[in-house]
Amino acid sequence: MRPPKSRESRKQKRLSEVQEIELLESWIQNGRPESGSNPLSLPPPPKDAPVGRIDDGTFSAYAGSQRFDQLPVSQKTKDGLKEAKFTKMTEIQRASLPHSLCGRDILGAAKTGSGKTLAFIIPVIEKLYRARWGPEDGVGSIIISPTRELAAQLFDVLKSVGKHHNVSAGLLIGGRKDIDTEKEHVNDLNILVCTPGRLLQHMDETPNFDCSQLQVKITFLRLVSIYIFFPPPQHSILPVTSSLEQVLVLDEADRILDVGFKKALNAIVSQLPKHRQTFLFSATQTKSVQDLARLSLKDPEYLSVHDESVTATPNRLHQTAIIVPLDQKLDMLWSFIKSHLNSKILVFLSTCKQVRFVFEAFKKLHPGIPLKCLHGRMKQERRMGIYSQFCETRSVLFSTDVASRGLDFNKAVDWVVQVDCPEDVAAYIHRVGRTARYLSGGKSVLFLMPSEMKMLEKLQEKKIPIQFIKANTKRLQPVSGLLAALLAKKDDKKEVDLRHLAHRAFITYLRSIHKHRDKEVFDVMKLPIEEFSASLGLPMTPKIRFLNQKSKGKQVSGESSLREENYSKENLFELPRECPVTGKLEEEEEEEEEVDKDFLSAKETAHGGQGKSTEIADIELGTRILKKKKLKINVHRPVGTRVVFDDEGNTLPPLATLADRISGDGSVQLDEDRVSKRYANLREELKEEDKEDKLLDRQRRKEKRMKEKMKRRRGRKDEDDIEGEEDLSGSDGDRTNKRSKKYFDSDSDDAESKRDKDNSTINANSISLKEQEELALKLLSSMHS
Ligand SMILES: Nc1ncnc2c1ncn2[C@@H]1O[C@H](COP(=O)(O)OP(=O)(O)OP(=O)(O)O)[C@@H](O)[C@H]1O
Repeated sequence: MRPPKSRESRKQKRLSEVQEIELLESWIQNGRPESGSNPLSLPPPPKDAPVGRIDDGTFSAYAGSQRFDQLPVSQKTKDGLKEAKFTKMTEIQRASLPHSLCGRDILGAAKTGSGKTLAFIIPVIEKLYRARWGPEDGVGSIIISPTRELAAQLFDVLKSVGKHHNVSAGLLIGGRKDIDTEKEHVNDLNILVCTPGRLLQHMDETPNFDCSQLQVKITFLRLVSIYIFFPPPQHSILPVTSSLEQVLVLDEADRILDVGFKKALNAIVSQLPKHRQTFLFSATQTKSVQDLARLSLKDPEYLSVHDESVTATPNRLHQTAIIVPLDQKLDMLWSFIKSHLNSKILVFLSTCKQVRFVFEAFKKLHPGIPLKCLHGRMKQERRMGIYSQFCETRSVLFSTDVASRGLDFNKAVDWVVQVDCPEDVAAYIHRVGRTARYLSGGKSVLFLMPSEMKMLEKLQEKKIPIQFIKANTKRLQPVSGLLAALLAKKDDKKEVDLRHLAHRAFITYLRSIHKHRDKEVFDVMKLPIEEFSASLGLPMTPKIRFLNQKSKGKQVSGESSLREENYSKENLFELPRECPVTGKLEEEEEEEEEVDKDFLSAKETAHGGQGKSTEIADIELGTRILKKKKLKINVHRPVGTRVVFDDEGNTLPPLATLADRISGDGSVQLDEDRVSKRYANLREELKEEDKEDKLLDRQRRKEKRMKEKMKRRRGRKDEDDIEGEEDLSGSDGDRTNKRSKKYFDSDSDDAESKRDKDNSTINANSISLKEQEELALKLLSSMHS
């Protein structure tokens, strides 16, 4: 615990802060860059030039400076930056900070991984500092992020750069249970870093939650808003300079201004003060006048630092695209993972269900590298846990677009693999932007289906240098057979129901394509549906019924694998509507599953998805194969073939169990010793089986003999009965008959032993009878004699 400071030292500290603030204000005013100028074009100050107030009473120029310590920012911020090892500014920081520090609206655009976060974090902290905002002043600034992970990341940057400042900050994101505690403390915080939903919840529910006192920063897919309000709180000890004004910063501005976030943003903005300074940042910046009007921007400085660059993506990013048919995507992904076991790989798929299925299925196949998954339907603690684990370790992370924007994974991501095509060029830029950040390099690969080739053109038009490569199909390791085997396994209640997941993955993927507006690229009618289903390991192709009004009247192309007429409701043999795993009705699940809570929902709506509208494809699990006319032999499905697996779950060639991998190219060659040993074993096994067969045969013959014997005996007895009915009725003959009946009724092993016993009894009885007869004859003869 720090010793309490004396009154004198506190006063001293306050005075020096006031002096610093005065100096900063004067410095900022003095060196304001020309409105409309780009500080990057200004010459940098000489290396050893004095910084701040110069002897002659003037100030050093900060526009054009290259280091943080040359900026008019507080010593506390400089210390924080230095300790976090930030010394030289990046281009977007050099371009925007001189303008933002002197109170102008900013529209900042710069490539992914170029340091936009600091470009708005620094002005947020500095505004609060210069306003002398303290813990007792309440909420002064709000930072909103489209995703919880991004919010957490921004919060970390804020904590590290602002660690010497006397402001309180809180992370308010959805999925946390402690909302009541948050409500109690939210008004004590100076900076809120939050997701939009949580912020709106507080605006609606928290008593006395007052944003009119905010200095707000909103981060929505890199949309950040900072408000600094005037006049400052009355209890500020020192006079506040008149240069203070409200600031709004939007990070990932293009996304936050997207239709999907419209309602949330409007609701938030309506509760914030109108007079403000506004910053918008994104790698794919909006220039829409309408958007800017919604935010009441005043002559913003448009700073697009990489406009002249020949590429829209980082220079150190090596980008490739590869044609992969839908039904081979998982084979390709599996092969990719197996051949990059020492890399950190981020894999993008379209829907939560796909992410879950691929993750759960691949996990069971043990590829030899840790696997993780991230999507909006996971519990918050797990999401954050996965995010931090992926930051730390070499692994493969399967994710939806929830991880596509803003995230800066601590240890560099080596590869970004886009298994499913991004929805547009901007989404592509943000996804690949998770690698090759700041000064590091990175690689990306995009799987494109033949029907999606138009996307390649679109990317190239937007200055994205993608190299088109051909897949080496010889090295492709098919996985669909393994998946089929996994799905065929009996359901263990404790285990994840893979078949259900595969089914949902199938449905949600097709629906995401169906709902897409860009039919040039995304056309569900061009997809090989049955092959896709088989590639997921599904034993049958789930039936699909489109309720789409538009597609009802539409002619389905002859090439298409979809035949809507085959999906009429009367023909369907419907499965129970309740999901066996979640217990939810299928409609409920379908409704929820594509809503990637704080992210994808926006995208869906943006593309015309209207929740439970009639445009949504209604897809149901079928119990028969769809296509009646042509049945194709699917080479990926192990029909009637015995599949051999090794310990890791890989399929092996038929003779692999008898052979060793000898050749360098990985081909399998026979090992004579192992083969002869194997045959010797087989011979032994056959001999054993032969012995057993013979034994069985002997037993059968014995049984048969016994049957005949009994039959004969019964015959004799019947004759005896007819001859001497009075003597023997109800005697041994009857008993023997009963016993023999019992004997022939039984066919079990137990019965067999019983049968032996009974036989011995029968024999014993028959002998004693004979003896008795002999005895009787003897007696009679002796009597006669
Ligand atoms: N001036 C700097 N000096 C050194 N490293 C920096 C500097 N600025 C930012 N970085 C580092 O660069 C990386 C990328 O920064 P940041 O996350 O701010 O990028 P971004 O432009 O916001 O990317 P995206 O568009 O993907 O969100 C981070 O690891 C950050 O710590």
